[in-house]
Amino acid sequence: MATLDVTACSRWYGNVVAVNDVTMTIGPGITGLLGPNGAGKSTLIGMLAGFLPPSAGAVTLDGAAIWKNQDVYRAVGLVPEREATFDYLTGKQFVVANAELHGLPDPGAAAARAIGTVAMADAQGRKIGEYSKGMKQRIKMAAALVHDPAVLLLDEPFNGMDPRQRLHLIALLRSMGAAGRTVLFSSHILEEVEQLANHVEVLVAGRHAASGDYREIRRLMTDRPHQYTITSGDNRALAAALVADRSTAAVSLDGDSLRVEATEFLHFAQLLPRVARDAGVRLYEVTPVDESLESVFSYLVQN
Ligand SMILES: Nc1ncnc2c1ncn2[C@@H]1O[C@H](COP(=O)(O)OP(=O)(O)OP(=O)(O)O)[C@@H](O)[C@H]1O
Repeated sequence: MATLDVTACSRWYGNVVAVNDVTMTIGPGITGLLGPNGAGKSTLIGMLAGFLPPSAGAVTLDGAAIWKNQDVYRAVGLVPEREATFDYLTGKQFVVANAELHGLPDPGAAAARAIGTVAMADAQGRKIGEYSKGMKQRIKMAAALVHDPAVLLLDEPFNGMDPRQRLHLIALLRSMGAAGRTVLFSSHILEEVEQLANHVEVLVAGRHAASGDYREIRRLMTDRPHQYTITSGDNRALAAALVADRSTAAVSLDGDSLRVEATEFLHFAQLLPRVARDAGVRLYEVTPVDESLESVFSYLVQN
């Protein structure tokens, strides 16, 4: 069982603190590393892959420090975010080269197995420069899998993929997680993480903002105060009826609409139609305000 431990870990680049005192444990199965751009996801993955040393704290695999530890490198595969691959090589040459770098006894057989896993056998003889974005992603994945690592790290693997490629990658990662591998993938898109990860770690501005299964993270996000703009047949009557409830934190009349801040998302979602019906007020439009992922993240960090 491969378990990654990040303990009081920080990483800075000059004055920029990219990862700030983060502690988390990533075990077998699929973990999503969620955070907006610049949150420090790539930096954390770089440390987990042994490409970067932590500036402070520790990053270990099954208790062994990762930095400059060849035994650990043999157990870790990385699919980096950057596009750049060796465009002049064929897919097969690229994966075989990776197998050779790992010193595998039969690089050809290992490459064939990894290429088969990502369903690239038909295209393996073509140059990588001619591949689509999704194919490049798959051949990078084959290179990361060629030494059959217990840990697979993927930095924004869904970027630029079309829906079909996305489904293929989801199925592939699911099978790796089910086989007991420790799979960590980063994303700034909530829905990607929701579809795939059993466990979610949230990074915001270098800090560890939340951790848990997807439902817990979702609850944290939905329990925050929500603002709505409502238009109805009688905004004043609706405001008077809403303000009496504990979940209504603030109500204000704003031109032809009503602004409401509610503290409990689910309670308010049930309350609003009931209150409107009882008061004989017809609801025309209910629009959530400021539902952007950035605002959700900043709420998580403040708390
Ligand atoms: N080599 C570097 N030198 C200086 N600053 C860096 C370097 N790499 C990253 N940073 C900074 O560290 C912070 C975290 O960057 P990082 O790439 O780890 O975040 P990220 O969550 O992966 O974001 P993105 O999804 O945009 O890649 C950012 O402020 C970034 O500008």
